[in-house]
Amino acid sequence: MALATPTPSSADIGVTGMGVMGKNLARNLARHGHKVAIHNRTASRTEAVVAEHGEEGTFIPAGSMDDFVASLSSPRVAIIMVQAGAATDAVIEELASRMDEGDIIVDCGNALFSDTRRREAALRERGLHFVGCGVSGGEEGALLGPSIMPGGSVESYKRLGPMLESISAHVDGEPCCTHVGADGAGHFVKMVHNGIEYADMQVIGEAYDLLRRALGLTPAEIADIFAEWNEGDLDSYLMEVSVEVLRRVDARSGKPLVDVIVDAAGQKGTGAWTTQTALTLGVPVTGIGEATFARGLSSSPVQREGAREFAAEAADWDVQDRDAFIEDVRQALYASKLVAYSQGFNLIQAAAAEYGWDISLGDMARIWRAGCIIRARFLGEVTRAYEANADLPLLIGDSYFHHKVVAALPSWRRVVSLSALHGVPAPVFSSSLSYYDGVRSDRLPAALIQGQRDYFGAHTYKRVDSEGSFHVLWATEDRKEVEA
Ligand SMILES: NC(=O)C1=CN([C@@H]2O[C@H](COP(=O)(O)OP(=O)(O)OC[C@H]3O[C@@H](n4cnc5c(N)ncnc54)[C@H](OP(=O)(O)O)[C@@H]3O)[C@@H](O)[C@H]2O)C=CC1
Ligand SMILES: O=C(CO)[C@H](O)[C@H](O)COP(=O)(O)O
Repeated sequence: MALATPTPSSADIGVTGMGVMGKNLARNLARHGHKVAIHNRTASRTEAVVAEHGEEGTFIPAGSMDDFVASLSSPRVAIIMVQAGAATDAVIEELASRMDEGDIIVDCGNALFSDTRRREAALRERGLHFVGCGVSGGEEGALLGPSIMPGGSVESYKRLGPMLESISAHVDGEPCCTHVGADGAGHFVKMVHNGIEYADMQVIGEAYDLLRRALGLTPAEIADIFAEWNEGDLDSYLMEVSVEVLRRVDARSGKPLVDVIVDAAGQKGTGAWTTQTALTLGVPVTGIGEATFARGLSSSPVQREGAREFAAEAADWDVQDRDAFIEDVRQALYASKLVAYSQGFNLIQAAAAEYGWDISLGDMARIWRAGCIIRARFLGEVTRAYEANADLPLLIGDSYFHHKVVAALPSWRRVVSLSALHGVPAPVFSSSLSYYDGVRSDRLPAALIQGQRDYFGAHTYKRVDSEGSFHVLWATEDRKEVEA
């Protein structure tokens, strides 16, 4: 079927990129009464959307970019849902060259925020609005209500925001969508969301591994335990997903599915971006970093093969009180998860200061309560914490969460010690505990590091009892301290 030329200026909004996410975002918009122009590089995909879902609302299919742009009413709003990088740049140019001043291009893919900043500045010069917009919820969320994190100008949000809010998930009537901040703020927050997603998935994985290795439980038994945890503080979509995966039996082998899946975790890059950005901004996101490295380790077959003979070093487990151990693991999971969120919010705070974004952390927690992959019951309390104190220096310092962490500490320490003693890797459990111990320490060995830096590089140090910077003349005989 060849696509007919659509009526000019007939669509409220357009979506180009009819892949997994774009198709469902377009359907969601149509289901909410918006007239949606749709376009895809390969026209057969556009035709399929109309053929399979045409009755869901008003779709205005376009076979060419010329027709797509012409079908949008002014000021035009066009959503791009294609792969990050060169594909996004190419589609932006195709749109921009056909648009007029005041039109809005919205990139809903997982773009790197610095690319978004670059694109926004370039398009602003051309009189166009460019909105980097995070979307989370996967295929189902895109259709039924995702969490949406748009950046860009306040002016663009006035036109775009009501449409996005209408299709987002809602909690108690509130949309899981808000204007995050200028230029790349939306994509930055989505990147951190994904980083937290990595940490959240890894801590659930560490809990599973410990329960399996220490207690010899089957995946189905662990699924039952996780299902119970999912009734309380740990209630989350990722816990729900884990229960489903662990319960699944492989039809071909009759084994638990988790035992036939190759244990090499994939990644498309958002965890690495979060970690790299955090390193640049000097923010310790140890949970996200360790979760990203853990995926890397799992996907290093040569190194893993080379270390296979080390396996004999692992000690046997002899857990006396099964229920107490399970509760310890639950507490370690909860506390480590809190640390990862706390660190992620710190990264957003640091970026907001660096790039001049006015980001409300309470709003970010609020729009993550539903629709997105990291949706979780405890985000209600996180929202409350940041609404009570917008400048909270760390989430685990909020009195509600601090009490939770303090209550978890004995369990957390036991789990980290036992995992080390028995040779079970728990990188996020243990690094999160180290972060907690580091951040609460009166004195850190950083003082010695400053001394070392001053010794070999004359990098100077500050004193606890005087203003200014100091240096010891280490190479001289009397090693006098001088003010630098
Ligand atoms: N899948 C998910 O759960 C989520 C994905 N995202 C992000 O959404 C974006 C899209 O992902 P997804 O829908 O899964 O991807 P798909 O692989 O399903 O679809 C990719 C789309 O991009 C189009 N495309 C690729 N290269 C080009 C190009 N050079 N020019 C024009 N069009 C191009 C494809 O067109 P064609 O049919 O012609 O090949 C297709 O429509 C990505 O940035 C992804 O990171 C965000 C949140 C969740
Ligand atoms: O954005 C998402 C959810 O919020 C995607 O699911 C994300 O691409 C998954 O990342 P990865 O493939 O690196 O695990």
